[in-house]
This record gives sequence, structure tokens and C-alpha cells, in this order.
Amino acid sequence: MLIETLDTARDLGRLKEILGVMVRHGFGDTVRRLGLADKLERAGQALHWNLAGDLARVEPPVQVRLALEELGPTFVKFGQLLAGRADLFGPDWIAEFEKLHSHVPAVPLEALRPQLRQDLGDEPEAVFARFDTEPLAAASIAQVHRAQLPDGSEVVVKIRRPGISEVIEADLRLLERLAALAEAELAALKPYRPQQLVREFARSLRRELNLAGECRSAERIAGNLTSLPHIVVPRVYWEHTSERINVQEFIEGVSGGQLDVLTPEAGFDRALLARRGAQAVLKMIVQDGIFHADPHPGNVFYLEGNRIAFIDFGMVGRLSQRRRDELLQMLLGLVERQPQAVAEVLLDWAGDAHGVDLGQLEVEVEAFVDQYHGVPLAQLQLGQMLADVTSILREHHLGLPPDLALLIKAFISLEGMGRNLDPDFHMATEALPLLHQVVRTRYEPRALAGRAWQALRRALATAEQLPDDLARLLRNARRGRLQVGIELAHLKRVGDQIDRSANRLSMALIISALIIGSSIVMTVQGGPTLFGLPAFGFLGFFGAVVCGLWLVRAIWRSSHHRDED
Ligand SMILES: Nc1ncnc2c1ncn2[C@@H]1O[C@H](COP(=O)(O)OP(=O)(O)OP(=O)(O)O)[C@@H](O)[C@H]1O
Repeated sequence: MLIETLDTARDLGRLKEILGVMVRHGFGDTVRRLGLADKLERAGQALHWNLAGDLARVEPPVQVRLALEELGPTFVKFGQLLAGRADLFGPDWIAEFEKLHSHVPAVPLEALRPQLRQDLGDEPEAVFARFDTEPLAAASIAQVHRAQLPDGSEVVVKIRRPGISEVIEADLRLLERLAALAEAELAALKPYRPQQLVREFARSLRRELNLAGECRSAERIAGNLTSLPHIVVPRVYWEHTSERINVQEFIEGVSGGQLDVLTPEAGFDRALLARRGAQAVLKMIVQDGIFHADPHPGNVFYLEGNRIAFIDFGMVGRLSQRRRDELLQMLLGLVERQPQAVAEVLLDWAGDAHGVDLGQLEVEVEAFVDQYHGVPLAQLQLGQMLADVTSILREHHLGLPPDLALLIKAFISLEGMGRNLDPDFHMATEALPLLHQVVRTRYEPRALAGRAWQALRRALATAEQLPDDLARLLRNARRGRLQVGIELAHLKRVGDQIDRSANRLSMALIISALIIGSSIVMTVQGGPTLFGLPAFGFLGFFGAVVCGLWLVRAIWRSSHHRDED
């Protein structure tokens, strides 16, 4: 089905390439179980290649990472996303996914020129006073060149790789179908919800492909951070920015990776930088609800005056007000060691916890928080605690909502950066006053009154609409066009059970008929015999025994499965 619905021959070719890489890295059996083996074999590729030497001894997480690397940018990015899912994968997997880097050879300027001409409306040399032909950096989606505008402003020009959008789209189409197939065919992968994972990934990657979108996020965040004058977000030059290109202020500073340069002699106060960085990101997360979701050292610069610049807003996380409230309760619960509060939020996050022992989950969360009882605030590693507490969900085969997974990754990365800057930096100590302040502002009378007023306005709007809605409902009911959609989750299962019961009942009737018929035949004298008995009567009884045994086995198996369920 997957192959039949592929859009182009190119997609089919790429699928074979993907399957080939999977086989080469030891996942031939998975290919077979996905029902795709024949496609490869028809393409002349053997499925049962033995893994050569060293590869045979490689652990599954390493095999997966090597396969993702070989499959190119889309899959490398997918692995990078999985690196943030401590709620789904164990530490050995996360460590491997974290090794994935998207640095690739740069595209020469001449190859970029036709696209640049289209996007800038002229040759780069005509638009910029200076344009560096050698890029500053080349990543999988875009590469960055330094340039100068005619007014003397130093800028960076981020250019999307020609053709990358088509490559990524084709890969995403295949990945979406493979995920659907995996979810249907591979029971072991079901708890990872492959389809949902790929859907979220595709959404975020498509957003990243639009280089203007990144600038919109940067401006939004910059607007939220105006109260923190020591935080810098590069200015966007919209006149040269569009989907495939963006031009932004060049940030002159010390890259987050060069900590040894941040000395007091050079005018840097590392403790202050750690505190300022943490305050900014905490504000983005708990107060503003839109945050830089990829704050790794390469995306941070330290500037003179102990200012901090964030760049690359290609991946931002968004949190609804409800999520922010939950997060606030979770963080305060962790910092103030209130197990009940933490458990409550985690159970909310677990969402559809069908078949999960919620009581047990609650006990585990409480035990987890209790182990920090009496530990000084300064020793709490908030990011790690968040990751650990959510990994309890993993053990119960429950996933974290995607917006929160992104947040925890950002949190851990930020906490690590803070500690690298200043070994005495403690996120929990830093966070507590801000968390209290957010709670205070959220529940101060004016804020409460504001929210109550908004709720009232929504209620009034609904009330205003009510007579019309009711009239429409009644009109439809009068015309017999009232439709009610009822979804019964287990209706199909019940239908199947009725089907099976009817089959068994029919079988019981056949057996009874065979026994009665054979008994009558047995009394008839003459005709062929078998073992001294009338042959047709004997065969009838034999058939009844076989059917009877089948019936007993079917009944035993179905009651056994019910017990397991
Ligand atoms: N405004 C800027 N000022 C100075 N340098 C910049 C700026 N923007 C980007 N760079 C440089 O270019 C590099 C890549 O930029 P950016 O992170 O935006 O691209 P990317 O394609 O998202 O890369 P990655 O996937 O590695 O994060 C940065 O690490 C930085 O060195």
C-alpha cells in the first residue's frame, strides 16, 4: 500500500535507498516485518546481508544513529529531535542522538547565485557593499555569509540551500508513510507513537524551512524581552528577507563555545552572565510562553557590558497559558519539594493514560520528589529533575506532550550552560524568586479581575449566540435532520466479539446436527462400514469430534486473552 501510493518514481527510488541503508545497518528484519522486503529484493538487493565485522557488534542505538547520519539532513534532524525526548528514550539512546551534527559542505557562491538574484532582485554585489564569498557556517538547511549593507551596517545573510526544500519534502512524505506502517505493523514501536512523532517533526521542520518565519519569531521574542536591556536579539532587515533568505544584524561577540575568553580582564563577569541568561530564558518560558527552543552554545554570544545575544530562532517553543500554569506548579513543586503538586501536573501531562495504573504512577512520582527532601536548594538540578520526573512517564509507556518535550530539552541545555559559565550557578535558586513573582502577578487582584472579565465576555458572547443555535437545532430536529455523532471506543471490539460468538454458536449447531444425524445413520443396517461401524455414521461422529475440539480450543483461547487484557 505504501509503495502503491507513492507520488513519484523519485519517491520510490528514495524509499529503496532508505530501506537499503536500514538493511545495511542491521534492520533487515524490520524491513521484512514492515512488508517492504520484496521491493528491495526486486531492486536486486539482498535482505539478509550479514553485518560486517565491527558493525555486527554495534549496539542498536549506535546502529540507528549511523543509519540516520547516512540518510542525510531530514533524518539527522529527526534524530536531533529525538535527542530531546528523554520521556521516550533511555539515556543510551539520547547520548547517541545527541552526537548527530548537521554540518555539511558549503554550496559555492556561484551555485547560489541564480537563487540569490531571484530573492534579492539583483546580484549580491549590487545589494551589499561587501559580500563574503566564504560562508561563516554551513548547516543542513541553510548557510550563513557575512556582508555589509551600503549604510555600513554589518549583517549576516542566511541563505537556504537550493533544492533542499524539495529533498526534505520528499523525505517527510516517506517518513510519514513509514511511521504509519511502523505503527500498524510493529507493536514494539507503538508506545513511541511514531506517527505523532513524525507529524510534529514535519511541522517543526517545515517551519524551519521558512527563513522569514525565523525572523518573525526573533522579533516577537525581542519584543517580550525589552524589559531586559542586557539581552540582545539581532535586528532583522525585512527589505531583504523572504522565505529563502534572511538578512540580520551581525553579532560581534564571544561565541558560547569559547568560555576561556570570558575573563574578568576582558571585562566579563561569568556569574552575572549565567544569571542574566537564566532570567531571560525563564521569562521566555514561564511568563511569555514563547521561547528559544535550541539554546545550545553555538546559538549564544556574550557581548561587552556582560550582555547576551541569542541567535537562530528557527526552532521556538510555544506554551499555552494553561501549560504555563501547569509548568509553574511543576517547577514550584520540584523546588519546594511538594510531591503532590508534581504528581498532579504529571498526571495531567500523561493525558490519555488508558490502561495505566495511575495510583502506582502517583506513588512513584511522590517517591521521586521525596528523595530530594532536605537537599539544599542550591544542589537541585532543575532541568535534570524535570527530565527524570518525566522519564517516569516513559516507564509507564506514556509520552509527554510535544511542547513540553521541547521545553525540557531547552531547560537542560540552559542549566548546563549556566553551570559551565559559573560552577556556583544554581538554576533552582535563580528560578524561585521569578516563579513566585509570576504566581503573584498571575493571582494579584487586577490580573484575577482581568481574567474574570474575559471569561464573562466569552460567556456573554456564548449567551448572545445561544438563541440562534437553539433555533437551528430545533429546526433541524423538526425536519428530522438532527445528527448526533457518537463514538464508542470499543464498539468495533464488541462487534468482533459478537461475530466470533455467532461463529461459535453456528459451529455448535453444526456439531449437534452431525451428532444427531450420525446417531440416526448408525441405526441403519447395511451399506459400507469402517472399523465394523456404518461408514457415514463413523465419519459424522469423527467430524463432530474434530469440530468439537476446535470449538473448545477457540473458547479456551478467547477466555485466556480476556484474562491477559
Ligand atoms: N546574527 C549573527 N551574528 C553573528 N553570527 C551569526 C549570526 N547568525 C548566524 N551566525 C553564525 O552562523 C552560524 C549558523 O547560524 P544558525 O545557527 O542561524 O544556522 P543554522 O542553519 O540554524 O545552524 P544550526 O543548525 O547549526 O543551528 C552560527 O553558529 C553563527 O556562528
